[in-house]
Amino acid sequence: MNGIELQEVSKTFGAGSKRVTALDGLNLHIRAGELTALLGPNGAGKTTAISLMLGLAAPTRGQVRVLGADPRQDTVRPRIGSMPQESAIPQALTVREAAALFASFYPAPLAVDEVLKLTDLQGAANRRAGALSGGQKRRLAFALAVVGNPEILLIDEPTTGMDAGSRLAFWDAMQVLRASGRTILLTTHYLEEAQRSADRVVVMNAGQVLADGTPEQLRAQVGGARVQFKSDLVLAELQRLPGVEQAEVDAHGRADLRTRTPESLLGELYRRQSPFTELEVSRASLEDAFLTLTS
Ligand SMILES: Nc1ncnc2c1ncn2[C@@H]1O[C@H](COP(=O)(O)OP(=O)(O)OP(=O)(O)O)[C@@H](O)[C@H]1O
Repeated sequence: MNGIELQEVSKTFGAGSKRVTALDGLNLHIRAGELTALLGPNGAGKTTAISLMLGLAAPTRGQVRVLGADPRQDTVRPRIGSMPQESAIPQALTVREAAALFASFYPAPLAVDEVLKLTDLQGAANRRAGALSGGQKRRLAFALAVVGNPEILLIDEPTTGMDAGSRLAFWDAMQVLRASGRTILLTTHYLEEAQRSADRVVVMNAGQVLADGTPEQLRAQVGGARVQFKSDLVLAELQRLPGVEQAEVDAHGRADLRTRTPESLLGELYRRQSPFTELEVSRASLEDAFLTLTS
């Protein structure tokens, strides 16, 4: 099965001085059967990329292929499920009716009850969409994305507005869908979630791919460790410690250092015998990788 392929894709909006380049020669391959998380700061082009994959817009330049074909073709669209950031759900329908309506648009949908169970909406099945809480509305949007039994799922910021319990349930459902062989692309600003659940992480900025790899590979790119402690060393002294790549110090004298060689840094601190307290050494997180890449 083919995944998603974007080759040298550019997308501009507006003209003249108002022209905005949302995607700028983007090359992206989303492999079939994988869960890929697309990260990037606001305005990086994530939603624009998804709208091209959904066939809602055409690229200004370049080529978009989904399941080996142009996503604007009628044969491809029913095989893609999408959960946009904001979805227009018929407010007067109950949850079950909305799911059944959407199921009726597809040739081989999933059973409505199965989907309500997967999205943790069984208890709200007879409530009108207009009367749902914010988190329940997101879960209904998720149910509507899934009910058509799509091979490809494109999900824009799924967990925004969900409480901690709903987020956990959402990620459990994602794992079930992934295990059934679907190709899933989702955008998120929750880096820990991407780190835990995605096979692959793509970081975008200014309409291009900055980095692409497993969460582990991205962490390895920023390298090593984060070392924090309290001392009376000033920033210039901290920057001169061995192997320090990045240094910050706050008003309380708490140093926050990035290094690939924490052992030699700590060795030097002990040698100097300058007092330091509240030592913490941790591995670089995906958040560190993200900030380094996009700063
Ligand atoms: N229809 C449009 N008309 C004009 N400009 C647009 C349009 N859609 C997107 N843009 C611009 O394109 C750029 C990329 O926007 P996009 O929504 O794809 O980013 P994003 O990465 O999804 O951001 P966010 O994390 O805030 O959702 C932004 O500068 C945005 O203002």
